[in-house]
Amino acid sequence: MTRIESVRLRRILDSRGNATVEADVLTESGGFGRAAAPSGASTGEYEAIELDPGEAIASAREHAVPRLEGNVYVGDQRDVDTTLRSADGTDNFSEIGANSAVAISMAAAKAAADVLGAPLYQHLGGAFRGDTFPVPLGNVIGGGEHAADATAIQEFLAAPVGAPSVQDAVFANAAVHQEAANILDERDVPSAKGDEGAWAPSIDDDEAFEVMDEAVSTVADDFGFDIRFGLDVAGAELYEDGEYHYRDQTRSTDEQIEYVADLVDEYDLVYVEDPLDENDYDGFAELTDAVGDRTLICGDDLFVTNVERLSDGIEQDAGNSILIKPNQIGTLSDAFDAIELAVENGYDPVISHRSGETEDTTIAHLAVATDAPFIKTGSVGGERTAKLNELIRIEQNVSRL
Ligand SMILES: O=C(O)[C@@H](CO)OP(=O)(O)O
Ligand SMILES: [Mg+2]
Repeated sequence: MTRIESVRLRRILDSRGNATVEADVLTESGGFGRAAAPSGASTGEYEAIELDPGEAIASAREHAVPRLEGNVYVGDQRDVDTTLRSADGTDNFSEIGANSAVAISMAAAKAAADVLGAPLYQHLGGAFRGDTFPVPLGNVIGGGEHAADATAIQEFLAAPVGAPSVQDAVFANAAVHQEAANILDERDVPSAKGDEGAWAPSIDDDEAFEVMDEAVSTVADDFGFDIRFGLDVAGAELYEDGEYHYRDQTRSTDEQIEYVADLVDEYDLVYVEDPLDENDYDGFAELTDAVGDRTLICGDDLFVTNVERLSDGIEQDAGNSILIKPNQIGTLSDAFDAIELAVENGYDPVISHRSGETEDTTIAHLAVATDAPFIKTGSVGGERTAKLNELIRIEQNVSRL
């Protein structure tokens, strides 16, 4: 094994035009890994702390980098991540920033893969991974915190569950995205794009359901395999003073549960993320009991990739799926722990991008390494296609990472 020789940190641009942290890790044997932190807009209350990138870099240089350089073996991911945690000294990375931590953690993993001469997914998941692929959930129409004056529900996601290959699935999602534009055009609804490249038309959620339903079935007919759809309601963003606020109406918690359960059946939804507020374990449990046998009820802001919050959820049968965002918790080791706990307890892990992204492709490798059934990483746009195209390369065994 080879030790980390140097860690370099810098500010780079993310897809929203904000600064984010990029890390380079070099090993004593000449291995190299580079990774960048993504950034959320609809962030959960319990996420690890993202600092201003300049501050995060300065603090990581002072506290973490000296402990890593010359000391830690790059292939020992647990040691890399434990060192980051002890350098930080808090339980939420508020000292060095989860943005510095996750960039270093992922860059170290890539440097270790480089030393091995193996693709990242193989270093992370072992020699027997790489034959099964996640179904990509592609954001087609959206609003919420990701676009002004658009749908209340944050994301309407195409799910090509019947695709014979990841390549077919990726192209199907892009086709649904295009078909949705055609349908909006026929309806004379102008539309720009939101933060993740989804259409952000000024329509209500009912109309978005109609557009999605039509787009998905048209493309399913064209492609000849089953395509369904799902949602990220981002319930915490709608919830205020005990009610869920939509464009022209509000819903109580009971009404929200009934509303979502009805949508699952009406549209045969394959996936519903954050249907309720991030503190409402009871509501999640009630909805999971009602429809969890036929759809995924996924906790994003509810679980924040955190094993303790997931354990609470498991105890209460809240949800049957967890969204995995490495920057929500700060290290790859923590994300792996959350995935393992989820799988042991029958929860499906869904690996996810953030609304603010870079061209970093780590999550594509993480999904293959952990045999995750789904990955959520958009459907079009350079920072989204970076991950989707990497999945296609991994499928063809030509990933260079
Ligand atoms: O809510 C989400 O799931 C994400 C990604 O789609 O959005 P953000 O990164 O803004 O939290
Ligand atoms: Mg979400």
